[in-house]
Amino acid sequence: MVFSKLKEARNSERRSRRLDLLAEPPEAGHELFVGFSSLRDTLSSRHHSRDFAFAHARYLRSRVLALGIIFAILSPLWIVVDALVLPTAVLKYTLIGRVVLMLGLVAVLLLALFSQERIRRIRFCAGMLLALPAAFYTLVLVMLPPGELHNLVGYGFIPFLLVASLSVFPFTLLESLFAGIALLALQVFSQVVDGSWLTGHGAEAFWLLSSLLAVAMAANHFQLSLLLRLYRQATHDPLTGLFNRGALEVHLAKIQAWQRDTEGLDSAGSVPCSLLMLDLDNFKQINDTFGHSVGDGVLSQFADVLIRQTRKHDCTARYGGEEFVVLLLGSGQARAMEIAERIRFAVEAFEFLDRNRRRIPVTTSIGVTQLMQDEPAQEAPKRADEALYRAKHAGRNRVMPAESFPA
Ligand SMILES: Nc1nc2c(ncn2[C@@H]2O[C@H](COP(=O)(O)OP(=O)(O)OP(=O)(O)O)[C@@H](O)[C@H]2O)c(=O)[nH]1
Repeated sequence: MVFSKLKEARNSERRSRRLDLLAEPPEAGHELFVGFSSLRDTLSSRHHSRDFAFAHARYLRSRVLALGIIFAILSPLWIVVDALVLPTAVLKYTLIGRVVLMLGLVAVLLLALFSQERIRRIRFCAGMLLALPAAFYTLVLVMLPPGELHNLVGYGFIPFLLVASLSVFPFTLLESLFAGIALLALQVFSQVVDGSWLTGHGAEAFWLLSSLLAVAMAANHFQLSLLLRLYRQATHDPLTGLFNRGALEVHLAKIQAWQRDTEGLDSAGSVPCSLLMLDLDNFKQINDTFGHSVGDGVLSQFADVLIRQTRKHDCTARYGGEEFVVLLLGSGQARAMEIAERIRFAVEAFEFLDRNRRRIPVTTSIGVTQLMQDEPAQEAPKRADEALYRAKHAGRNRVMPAESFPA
């Protein structure tokens, strides 16, 4: 009797522990694994999307400007410290170096200021921000008479300061490693010059710098993976993995700006772009008949069909509810009508299945329009929506061109 009660109590404890586990969000308790699983994305920028590269550039640029301003203010202030500490013969060398450094920092700041979202240029600016103080340090080491090096109070910290600065930037691991190795080489050079290379003191400093580099790279990894995760949450629909409406509108405005910029560059004029607005037919009925979760499954399978039917550089987004948008870059209205018809047919032919492998009949209506580069970004979706409305009224499962698009 007592034993059976004990057994029952133990079973109920086990049951409640299992329920607790179920209630835990899937990623909790596996943070370390989640952190390492994103290593591929933080190692290099090879797998980053073009849109993320723009966001990354904006973020990196803000860091370059902030750190550049700090360096540009601190560097002339150090002249005062030099004047108090260094003998006149040494001061002459450091002053020349500082003037060159200041000019370089101002040039980098101006370049970053006018580079906006150009990731390569911003990367170059970030690299120069680290290279300039390193070059200044090298210059002083080379120019100074050997007997005067002990006067350079605090200068030996420059490689350490620069390695620590790596953690401020959302660099990829390879970028940080490359910069870190260059700074370790600078440390070796300074040790050779001051005679501490291959001494206990030199090894200690080298070890410390390497440890600092490892910590900076860990900071880079977590900073960049957080940035990637936030970017994804802000721009993608969690159910289908497609772009969300906000990201689509940004993309649309960018395409129009690009069309304006490229107009007249060659005899063909600007590259055309068309917009398809797609809506699942009688989707409420699917939800009512099969349940909301099956409806969710249909939406994500529909998104897969769209991805398969479009090219890599086309932009596919979930506009809201059961409405989707596809931007077809390089396609005018006539070509877009053909592609829309192909998509409509592919959806009709696709086997959407519920959990019991019963077939769910799914069709889509599509409104088609071509973008005009001088109109506000919301106009094309509005035109395509009107065409979609007419497609619904004409009986659904059909493609309709926008009426107001000028030929
Ligand atoms: N499962 C699921 N349903 C959604 C989601 N978003 C919107 N819906 C449903 O989509 C349905 C849209 O219904 P309606 O606007 O009446 O359109 P419809 O039934 O597709 O009819 P037509 O558009 O006229 O062909 C509603 O029942 C919404 O609840 C979602 O994320 N998941």
